[in-house]
Amino acid sequence: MKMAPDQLYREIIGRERSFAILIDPDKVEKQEIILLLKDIPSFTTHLFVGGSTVKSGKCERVVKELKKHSSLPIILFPGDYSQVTPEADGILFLSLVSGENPEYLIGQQIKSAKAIIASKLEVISTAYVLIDGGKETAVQRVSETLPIPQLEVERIVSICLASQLAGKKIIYLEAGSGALISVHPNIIQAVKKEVNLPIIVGGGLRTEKEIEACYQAGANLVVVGTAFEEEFKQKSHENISRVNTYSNSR
Ligand SMILES: CC(C)=CCC/C(C)=C/CC/C(C)=C/CC/C(C)=C/COP(=O)(O)OP(=O)(O)O
Ligand SMILES: O=P(O)(O)OC[C@@H](O)CO
Ligand SMILES: [Mg+2]
Repeated sequence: MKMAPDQLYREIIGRERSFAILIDPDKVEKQEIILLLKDIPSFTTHLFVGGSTVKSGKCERVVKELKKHSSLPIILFPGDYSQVTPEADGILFLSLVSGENPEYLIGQQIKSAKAIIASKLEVISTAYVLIDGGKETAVQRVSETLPIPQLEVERIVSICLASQLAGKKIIYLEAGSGALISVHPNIIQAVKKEVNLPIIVGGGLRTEKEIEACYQAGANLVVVGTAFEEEFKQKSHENISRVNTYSNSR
């Protein structure tokens, strides 16, 4: 069946709550993927794949393996142009609009354009807004931009409004992977009220209560990476030590 060119986007707008697990290709081995997929929450609607620093070729290997074993849509969340992988379903075509580093406003986009056009990836033009998460995160380090303080709600709203005027299709409010403080619901609420675009929220979310607060405030899609990664690693360790205890006792 032929897909509409904006099918993923329409589904995100149409569904009340979407939930993505972020898989950072740098932190997962190909052979772990089947187990990892078994562990994702039942309400997961999307797999995001990407990282701030990913070794060449790793993103493609991970996407191909995920595709073999899952029917969830895979959306690239790329830290740079080398992560463009045609086997995914869509791509968040990010512009880091909270900073003024031309490389992350337009440079990486130029480098990736031909490969994206040549692919069948659905492109979701995304205004990516980095908000202070209480510690220096990989995005801040790699992009050499400063996050916006959480108290500067009006500045965040203006950035999102400018992004809407510039034709962006979705807003990503990001506290940074592993953030100590996630994006405050007041910020999500203010953006929801004033900006006519769907909202993705991620960074430092750990509990169902925190995730619920994001939806209540107006998030359309919530992303969790680190909390899931840690839980998965912990379980894998427990399994390995169980196997070791068993084999030692024989
Ligand atoms: C349009 C294309 C091809 C690329 C966009 C390039 C831009 C604008 C990137 C924005 C800045 C950036 C480095 C974003 C990375 C976003 C991301 C995938 C974060 C995931 O988490 P990590 O930052 O890898 O977290 P860890 O530190 O936990 O590994
Ligand atoms: O890893 P966490 O903190 O869940 O953050 C997810 C995502 O928003 C990071 O870019
Ligand atoms: Mg990473």
